[in-house]
Amino acid sequence: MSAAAGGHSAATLYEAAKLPCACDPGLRAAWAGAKVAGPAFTVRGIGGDNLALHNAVLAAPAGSVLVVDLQGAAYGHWGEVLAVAAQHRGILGLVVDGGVRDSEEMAAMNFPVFSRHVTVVGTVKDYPGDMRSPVRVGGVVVHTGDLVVGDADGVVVLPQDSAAAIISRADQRVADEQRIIADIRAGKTTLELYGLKTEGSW
Ligand SMILES: O=C([O-])CC(=O)C(=O)O
Ligand SMILES: [Mg+2]
Repeated sequence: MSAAAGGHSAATLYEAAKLPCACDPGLRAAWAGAKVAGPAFTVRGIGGDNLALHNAVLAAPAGSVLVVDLQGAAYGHWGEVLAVAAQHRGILGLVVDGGVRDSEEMAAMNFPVFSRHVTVVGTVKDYPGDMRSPVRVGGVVVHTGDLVVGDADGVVVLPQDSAAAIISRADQRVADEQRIIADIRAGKTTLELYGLKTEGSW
């Protein structure tokens, strides 16, 4: 959660978006408690090669989230050194369809990372990468400037043009859920509150 997404969780934004905006659940926080929200800077590299990431740290503006297509490859494409370099330049975090390493070090420095794998296996450094083009990450097409939000439940990507409207629907949803939770504490049931069928043989 962060100000960029109105403080909303990935799950709330998913419900408010009414779009197929969720990365597949194989993309997870690389360390417990990682959270990120900010505009994407897109990168495509080649799995098993991390030169694109070294370049992306220099190309991406401060305040952005690197969103990287490495075709789901199980290599440690990113680690403590790149995380320090990214944090030094004001990059907010990394979402990568591929693997990373040094997850404990990234937790200690509070650099949020979402990846498909955590693995020690290192990479070559040959392919410079393609920046700012649309990429597919966790099954979702991401453009530079889209709003990326990751937390313990996963990663969602909101199209730049609709992000503000989605955040305001999320504000409404949170208010509605707070009322529902208060009613449950006062003795109402979820079946009543959601108008669900009550007949059944259970
Ligand atoms: O091999 C690399 O460039 C990735 C890495 O270990 C690090 O960033 O610490
Ligand atoms: Mg390293």
